[in-house]
Amino acid sequence: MSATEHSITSDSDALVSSTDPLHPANLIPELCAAFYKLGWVTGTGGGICIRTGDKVYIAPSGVQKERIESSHIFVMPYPQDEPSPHTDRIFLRRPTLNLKASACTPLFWNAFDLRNAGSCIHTHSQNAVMATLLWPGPVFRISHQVILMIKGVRIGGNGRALSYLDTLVVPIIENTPDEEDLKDSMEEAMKQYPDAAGVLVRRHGVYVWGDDWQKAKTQTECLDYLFEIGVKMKLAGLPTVLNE
Ligand SMILES: CSC[C@H](O)[C@@H](O)C(=O)COP(=O)(O)O
Ligand SMILES: [Zn+2]
Repeated sequence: MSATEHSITSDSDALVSSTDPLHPANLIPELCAAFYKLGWVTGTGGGICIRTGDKVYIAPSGVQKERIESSHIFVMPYPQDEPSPHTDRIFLRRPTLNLKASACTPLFWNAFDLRNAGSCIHTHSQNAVMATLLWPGPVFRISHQVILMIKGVRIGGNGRALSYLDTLVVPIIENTPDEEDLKDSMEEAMKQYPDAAGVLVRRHGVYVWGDDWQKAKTQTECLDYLFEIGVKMKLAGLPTVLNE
């Protein structure tokens, strides 16, 4: 019996058992494997969380993210009309293997609560980390970039697309030894920068959200491109914001 067969044992396991490749329990393993190849989730770091209405699908903590199986996925409720319960750690479904839900869960919840996001991605991309080192202040800024890349980023993560003439601003918060301690500063940054589509974490990585997993993914790709080119421009001594 395979690990997958072994760990799908009760009714709640139906929540993560589907032949639909677009089911969140199938998407999370597939997307994590793709993100691993980009260097976004190596060494067990990073991840993606997907919300479909009243259910949140979460990857396990501290595991090789490129080897996750659908049977390893946690499911938590997301009541639409009550304060959200992530701190209570209520699970609709837990894996039978001895796993903990991602330490990023409270941060993913910020994206759901404050932006009504359908998905949030966390990467340890070196482009994001380098951006936080070369922009020592509270924000990363860049303007006049490849139109598709800057247009791929939406105001607030789900508003209108940015234009070539807009300056993209991504707040940077300071890292903490424990992931959960980032929740409040991420929330503060999201309130202070309502137009931001993501939040950088100094010397750590980035959180990016979107209305659904597709938008969260493409926005993470666009932002990563902009971090990379911004870092290269900065290292080449070129200005990253024009007309100031
Ligand atoms: C204090 S845990 C730090 C982790 O590396 C976290 O930042 C991370 O990226 C992944 O956390 P995980 O709990 O494995 O989903
Ligand atoms: Zn991390």
